Amino acid sequence: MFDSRPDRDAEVVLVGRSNVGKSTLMRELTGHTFDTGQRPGVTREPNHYDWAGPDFVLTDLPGFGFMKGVPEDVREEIKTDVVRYVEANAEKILVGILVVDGKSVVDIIDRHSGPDEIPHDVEMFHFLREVGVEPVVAVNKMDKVDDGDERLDDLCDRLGLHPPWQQWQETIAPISAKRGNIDALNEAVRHHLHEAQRDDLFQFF
Ligand SMILES: Nc1nc2c(ncn2[C@@H]2O[C@H](COP(=O)(O)OP(=O)(O)OP(=O)(O)O)[C@@H](O)[C@H]2O)c(=O)[nH]1
Repeated sequence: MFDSRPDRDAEVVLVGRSNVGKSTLMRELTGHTFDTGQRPGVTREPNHYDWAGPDFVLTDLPGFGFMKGVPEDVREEIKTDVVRYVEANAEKILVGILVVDGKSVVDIIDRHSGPDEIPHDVEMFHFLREVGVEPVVAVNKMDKVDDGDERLDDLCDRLGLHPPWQQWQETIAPISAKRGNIDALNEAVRHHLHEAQRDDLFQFF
């Protein structure tokens, strides 16, 4: 199980399969340099960063799913730790950014859909909702995708969101972290943070 988190009121977490570009995205969001690319699965503990002010924490959780050279049981442990962390802190986590690889996500989902199997990304998306954390899907590596709209519509369909994707812009954010093109994600996250603040106010007024 992970160590304790910094004591902050609000948190945004990043989750995603290994190698989808989480570290690259963290670098874009925070300006810090992270260990990217070389060794999949290097992040085993949550990394916490202040974001948009001292009362805000952005947490990078370990990548889960297939990692070359990492045994199945270890991969399962990592995923369980991620799920437990989110569950334990769900009350303070306002947004869960699920990072996926836009080029491969639909194929991977389709390959792992079956009577006894739920693909990691689909499972994570629904899990976040179940524990009351707003999911925002950061569809990364869009620079590698030619038929963007079609791909995003397919992804919506797999997540149970009625296409066209354009009506889900608070949930589906196409980005290219490597190119520094993450406006759609910032917009979506900001939207949910404003909503959450409004909810807080409703408690008092
Ligand atoms: N084309 C393209 N490649 C990207 C983009 N973002 C990340 N990558 C590449 O994808 C690979 C994985 O990126 P990382 O940021 O290390 O991925 P990660 O999800 O942190 O990986 P783990 O450490 O395994 O969890 C690297 O080769 C990146 O350069 C993007 O927007 N477009």
